[in-house]
Amino acid sequence: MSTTRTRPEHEETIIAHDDGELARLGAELLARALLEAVNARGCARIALSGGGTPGPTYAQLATYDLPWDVIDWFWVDERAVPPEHDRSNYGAARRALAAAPIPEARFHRMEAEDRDLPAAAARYDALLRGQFGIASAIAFDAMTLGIGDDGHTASLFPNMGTVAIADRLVAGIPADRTPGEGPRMTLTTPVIHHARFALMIVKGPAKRDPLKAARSPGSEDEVPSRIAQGIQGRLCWLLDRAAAGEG
Ligand SMILES: O=C1O[C@H](COP(=O)(O)O)[C@@H](O)[C@H](O)[C@H]1O
Repeated sequence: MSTTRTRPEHEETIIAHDDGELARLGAELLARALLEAVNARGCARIALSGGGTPGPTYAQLATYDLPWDVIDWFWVDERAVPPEHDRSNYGAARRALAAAPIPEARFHRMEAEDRDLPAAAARYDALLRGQFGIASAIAFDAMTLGIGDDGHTASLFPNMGTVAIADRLVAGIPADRTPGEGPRMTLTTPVIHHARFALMIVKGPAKRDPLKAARSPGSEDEVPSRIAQGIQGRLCWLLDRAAAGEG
């Protein structure tokens, strides 16, 4: 996949007044992107980030009346834990989405707990290629992203060289490249760049400086969340007032 660095064709910032509004707006934006895809192509594919921020947005999304049987769910990144573990990005999203009648076969989890992480990442890479057809067409209709306190996004951590991985759709990230976090699996920068719609959800006062760094020019290796600046589709920064510096 090419990683042409252009500005997003459309970028907006929305500042929510409270947690409830943040979740409602996030769900509305995701639902709209999924419906647009279904109307245009008959199906939709979404990739979900984890962490503590997006759960309420997923729970709101689950209350929508969407064509659930034609929407496929993938993950942006995952920790090396089984699905029932409380740190599992997959598990957290499944719990948040529990109210939606999504067929089991539509969930595609990253098996990052596999002791052979490179093999598990290669399987997810092959799954994506199979689902999307050809590599150049791998453009998620919707993707959620977040920013860690250290500036990471997905499982691409600062100063580890992993933002530059471009020969794969999916990478296993060994523990020595995820400071203190253990092994991870992640979509790579080119896949993130090709999202048709990316929702970057950023919440809380601890994210104020990381957010500023993510939106400023500079090294992507130092601040991996800067890769959001290279997203080709629509990019929405959905912030709460504290992250936006208003609280
Ligand atoms: O480790 C992770 O953290 C980021 C940020 O999560 P947040 O809860 O601090 O917003 C997340 O986007 C990523 O998926 C997750 O694995």
